[in-house]
Amino acid sequence: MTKEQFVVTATQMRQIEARIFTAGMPVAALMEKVGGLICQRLQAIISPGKCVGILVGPGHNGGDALVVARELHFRGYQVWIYQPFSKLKELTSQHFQYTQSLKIPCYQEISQLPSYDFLIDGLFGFGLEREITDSIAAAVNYFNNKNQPIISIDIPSGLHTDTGEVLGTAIQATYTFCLGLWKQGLLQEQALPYVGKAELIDFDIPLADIHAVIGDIPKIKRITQTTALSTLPLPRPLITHKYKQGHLLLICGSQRYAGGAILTGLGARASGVGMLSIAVPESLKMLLVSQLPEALIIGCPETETGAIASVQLPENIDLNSFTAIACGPGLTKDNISIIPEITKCECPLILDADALNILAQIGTIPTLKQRKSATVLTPHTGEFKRLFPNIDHTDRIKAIQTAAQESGAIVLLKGARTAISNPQGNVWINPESTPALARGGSGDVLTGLLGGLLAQIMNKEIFIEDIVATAAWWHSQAGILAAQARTELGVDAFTLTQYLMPVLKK
Ligand SMILES: NC(=O)C1=CN([C@@H]2O[C@H](COP(=O)(O)OP(=O)(O)OC[C@H]3O[C@@H](n4cnc5c(N)ncnc54)[C@H](O)[C@@H]3O)[C@@H](O)[C@H]2O)[C@@H](O)CC1
Ligand SMILES: [K+]
Repeated sequence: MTKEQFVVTATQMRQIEARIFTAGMPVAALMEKVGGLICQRLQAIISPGKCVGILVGPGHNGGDALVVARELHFRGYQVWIYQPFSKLKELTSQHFQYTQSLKIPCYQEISQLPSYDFLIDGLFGFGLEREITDSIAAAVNYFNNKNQPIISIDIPSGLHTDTGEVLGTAIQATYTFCLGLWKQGLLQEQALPYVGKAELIDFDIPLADIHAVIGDIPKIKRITQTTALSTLPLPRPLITHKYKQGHLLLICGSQRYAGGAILTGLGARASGVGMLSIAVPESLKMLLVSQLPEALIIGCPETETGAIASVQLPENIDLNSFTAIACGPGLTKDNISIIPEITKCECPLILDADALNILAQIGTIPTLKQRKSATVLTPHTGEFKRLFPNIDHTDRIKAIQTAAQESGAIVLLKGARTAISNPQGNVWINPESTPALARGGSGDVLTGLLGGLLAQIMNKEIFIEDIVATAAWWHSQAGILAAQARTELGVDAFTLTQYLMPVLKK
């Protein structure tokens, strides 16, 4: 595993740090090393001679900032310090004393502060334990309103290290240099407006210490390109045939929402699945054939309103003939009997969109308890609340862990930081996405893509949640690529399907 995959809480980071110090690494030496690494990165961003304000807190986050202040001073930057605290931790206090002997200007009041080009935020790191209040809160708000770039050390001051919640107020960083290991709070959706562009500053924490604290198989992992690519069905075996490359059944679409079926089909097409069957209302059959000529389109009997009345498969196949089934996009809630019918299948099943709304209506947990094989639920926040009305979703990671544990399903909660949990509470977080994907139909593409990947992992020793994570990564990377080429306004769901393949070719 690479360091980029690990995610830690404040308590875990403290335990890891304690092991390193007990093993003999001096605290001051580690702070010096970290400060040096931060400076290297800063020098790549800030040109020499610029004026840099340094915000110094009472703990070791402030200590890091003071090492940075000293180094930038010697490298020819114009540095000043804002340090409003009466009591500092010992090591921080020593560094502060030295910066004062160097005559680096220091201020306690924001009204006295000179202008600046960049700000380094070393007020609080993972030691923040209560709300920021009074004059410190006023200072944080003052700096945010200045609209000058801010670089936060470890985590933007004011964010809860685990939940990403704002405690009172928080620095809105332009960059966050996370130290050593990714803090969970930085990957929570609510932290997003504060984090800016985040990167990891690796300061060589021994793997043995990481595993000793978070276990051999960490509970919470960050999806990276490497983890995602490693589960793709590539390369294909030299000798194979279409049924060996998975057979996916999509159940989707209605007269009202015909496009959802097409987009789901196009998402599945991009997955490379060997065989694709799509069950739609009879009246949509020719439309689907024209859009997806390679797929087997199954026309189903319709309700009066143009929804699927029942899934009528061709002779000699049944629901268990498929290696995966995905159901929901464009379905409508007109026929709720379809969900109890489909949940009987013994292959992995993805439920999305209206399939989730029906599931919530007929009872999420009792329905899923009867499932004999894996179920993947892919709700956005609104659908999640309907499915699991009793689960508090302030901490999205905790929320999906609880939902997955209670339902026995793998839960993918969509959002700016899509996260996936299996029933044992093992979580994947997708750390990169784009608001360009906030458009109708983009979820349908994900369902098809995920279905196609899931259908292909049969007989392979890959966990289903790992393939779900790969689909989430692939989908968001396609969004990012499309937005780069066409702006954030140019990523309609059809266009998105056209950018899936280029992600892999890149
Ligand atoms: N974990 C590691 O291995 C390393 C950690 N380092 C730095 O150390 C930081 C953690 O240091 P600390 O544990 O000293 O914690 P912090 O520097 O985050 O802050 C803790 C201090 O702030 C005070 N405080 C907390 N909440 C407050 C509030 N709302 N208002 C006013 N005061 C408040 C506390 O009483 C304490 O004095 C990391 O974020 C990182 O920057 C680095 O120096 C080197 C390596
Ligand atoms: K900070």
